[in-house]
Amino acid sequence: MQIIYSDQFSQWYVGTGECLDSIVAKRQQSVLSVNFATSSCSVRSVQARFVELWLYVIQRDITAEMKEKNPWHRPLIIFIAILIALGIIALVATAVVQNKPLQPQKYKYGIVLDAGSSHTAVYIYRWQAEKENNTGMVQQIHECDVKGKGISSYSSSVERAGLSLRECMEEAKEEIPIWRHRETPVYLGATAGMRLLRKENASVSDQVLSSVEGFLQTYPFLYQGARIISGQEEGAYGWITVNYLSDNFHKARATMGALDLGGASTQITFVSQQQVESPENSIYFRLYGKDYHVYTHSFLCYGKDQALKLAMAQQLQTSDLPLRDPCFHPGYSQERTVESVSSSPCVSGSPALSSHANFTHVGAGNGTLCHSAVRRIFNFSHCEWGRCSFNGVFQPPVEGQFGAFSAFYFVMNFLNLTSDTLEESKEKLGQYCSTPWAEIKQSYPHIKEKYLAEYCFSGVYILTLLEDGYSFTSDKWKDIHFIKKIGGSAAGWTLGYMLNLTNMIPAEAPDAPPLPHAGYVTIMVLFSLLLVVLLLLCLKLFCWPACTRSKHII
Ligand SMILES: Nc1nc2c(ncn2[C@@H]2O[C@H](COP(=O)(O)OP(=O)(O)OP(=O)(O)O)[C@@H](O)[C@H]2O)c(=O)[nH]1
Ligand SMILES: [Ca+2]
Repeated sequence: MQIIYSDQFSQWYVGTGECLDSIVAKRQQSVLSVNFATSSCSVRSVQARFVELWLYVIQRDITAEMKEKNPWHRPLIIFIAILIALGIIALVATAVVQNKPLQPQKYKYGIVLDAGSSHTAVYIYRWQAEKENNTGMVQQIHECDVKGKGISSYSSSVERAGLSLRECMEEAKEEIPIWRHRETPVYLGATAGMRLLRKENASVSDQVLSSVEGFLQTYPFLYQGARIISGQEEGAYGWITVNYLSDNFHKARATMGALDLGGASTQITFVSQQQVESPENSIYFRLYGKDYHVYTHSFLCYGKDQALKLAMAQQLQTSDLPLRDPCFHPGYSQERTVESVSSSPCVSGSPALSSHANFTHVGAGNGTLCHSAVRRIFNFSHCEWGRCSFNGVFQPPVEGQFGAFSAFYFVMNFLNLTSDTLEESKEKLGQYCSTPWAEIKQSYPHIKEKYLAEYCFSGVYILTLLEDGYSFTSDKWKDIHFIKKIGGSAAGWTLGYMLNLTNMIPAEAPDAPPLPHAGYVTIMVLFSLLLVVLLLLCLKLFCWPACTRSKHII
């Protein structure tokens, strides 16, 4: 077939084939009209010729037209193609740098046993293997409360101390993938109960620790030691935990003080702008490139169980029997041995206490008198420093926000006082203490009687400790936040302890990703949109005007 183009008439003449005498294709703008002069062709062969002709004409036409109308057409397409290539390179490079190293998520695990005076708890933590130096990454994934009392209660059958941990350690084996067992560190930290036992009998406390050590070593984890941590460590690690979980270190914002109330000791820890006069209350940290001068003190014997013994011993020495205790509900009555109170190393043996073997403990339910009785276990009379909390212990004025956890939370939450003012709390607590014991038992049939009987005392003790002891005045009361967990992880010293021992809180700020996550996502989305637009533009340039023409012809 032969096609001849005549500029003059803007026409193509197509030579004849076997059956076509002539075809004249005429172009007017984008419409192609074709005249066939046939002699003896089938309709099919005419159509076939038409399609051939159409393709040829259109292609020639487009090229000619584009060249004529837009001499920049080819360079423009090349330029856009280069832009797309560069865009793809930029996207890949950003993703590589931001997510370096690109690896599937791998978790590591750590186990900490909190061997408290009243009970032991096993905490399992998990973090992303590649991000151990970024704050806010370690999370608690499991907590197991060991049945029975704390390990210090096994002083007369030390071998049972280790065995008591079995159920929770078996749970840990289930929770942590087997292939991580050998590299999962396990730490046991014992607190005030063991400090008291060590005071009473150092050799027995060593035997208890050996018992738990031997037992923990039978597990496939990476055993890292069982020891009694100091009160200063307990305060410091609790402070690290709450600030780590609140992301205060990473964001370099004001830190939060930590208030921990256990069964046998209580800790107060906060950053003070004032000089910490007593060296034993001063800790210095450099975390993520920032210096922290922290005040901390742990009051041994001022956990809520030991404080109750102190208060009862105090009353036993000064009152007649039966002991009418204003911190217990009216109608409450319990036979007790004097030994149950006097055997504690916190209660210094007094002849008045040993003169009776048993006594009846009767509730008198009076908030005001209870407050007076509780105040008597604090010594406010001597202070050799600029200012003291109680018992001659230096304390600067409380500053900033505080997280109050453990028994501070259990008690205030039960009494529904977590969001009340100090005055409202006193008022409500007074009413609660004077509620008859029978009524209390009826209202809370599912709560352990031992806990239930002690909430009045515990509530008054907490208010007295915070207001009279630490000097949280009415206006500072709102700065105390009663908390149990932060983002799913328990507030307590265990997380801070593990972070410290695994070097997961560096002194200097780790290299941050080049872009914050939000910036990274925005850039990736914008680049992708730009690429799509360029791609569409390119397609349009390649296709047009062919696409437009085909519409008319078809
Ligand atoms: N009401 C209530 N009290 C609790 C609960 N758990 C623990 N307690 C009591 O609260 C007090 C403090 O508990 P913990 O913080 O576990 O104390 P601990 O760690 O054993 O003691 P330390 O070694 O002094 O820190 C103890 O008197 C416990 O008996 C709870 O769920 N509800
Ligand atoms: Ca504790």
